[in-house]
Amino acid sequence: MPERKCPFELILAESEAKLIQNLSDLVKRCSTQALLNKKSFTIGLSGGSLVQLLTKSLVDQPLDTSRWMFFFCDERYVAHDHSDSTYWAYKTELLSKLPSIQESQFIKADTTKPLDQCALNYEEQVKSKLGLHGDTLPQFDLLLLGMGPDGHTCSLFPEQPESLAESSRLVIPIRNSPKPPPERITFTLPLINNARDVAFVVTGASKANVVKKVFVDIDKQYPSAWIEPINGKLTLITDAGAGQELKL
Ligand SMILES: O=C(O)[C@H](O)[C@@H](O)[C@H](O)[C@H](O)COP(=O)(O)O
Repeated sequence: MPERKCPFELILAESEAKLIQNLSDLVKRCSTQALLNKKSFTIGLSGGSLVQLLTKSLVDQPLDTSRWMFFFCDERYVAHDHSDSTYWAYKTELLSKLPSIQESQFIKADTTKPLDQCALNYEEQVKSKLGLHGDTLPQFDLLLLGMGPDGHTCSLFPEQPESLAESSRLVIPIRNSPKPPPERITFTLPLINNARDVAFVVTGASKANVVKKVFVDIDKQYPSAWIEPINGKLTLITDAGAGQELKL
């Protein structure tokens, strides 16, 4: 059985309500911890089903989000008001339901720039807003990741192993993405694995087998199996469907 070097917590929620409560508790823990000795809480968001789940986990919570800074672990290379934009998804879902959060708290990718410059510019935004901690890498307080049925996370896909091999750039452009739209930018492993907390939120029975392969077998053919914070904690929050092979 392959060994995972970082602390790992599995949360198998038997209902959506419990999954949302667990996600809320995790975000609260991370933000409280971060704001004890920093002026801001830096969180990276993924797209897809996480948009609604995170919104539900934050709505009606007595949380002071005024010092939270929201980044995107990956973003589609489309206009900010395009239905494919992850920023647009959070703007229409999260911001509409949590008006206390200001649009300026979302650190957007500048998709008006050419794709390569857009990735470079986003990396500069991450570096300038997070600063460099001790070593040369910026450190996020929390990254929330999804996982596709092919084991991709962010926009790191099995068909594009070169993106996993990236060892110096923190944000890279992606072309010909197997998941539409084809052009994106994405965090790379050095940045992701430097976070204090990384949490996957994975739901749905269709992902049960890849969840086992990634989180039990740590099968490195799947990009998600490469997520292992070097000085942080890894958490998997999953529902009964996606977690059904974990009980074996
Ligand atoms: O913008 C994206 O496409 C995401 O960042 C992507 O990595 C997503 O997290 C997974 O594809 C899982 O998506 P679901 O949770 O919707 O299955």
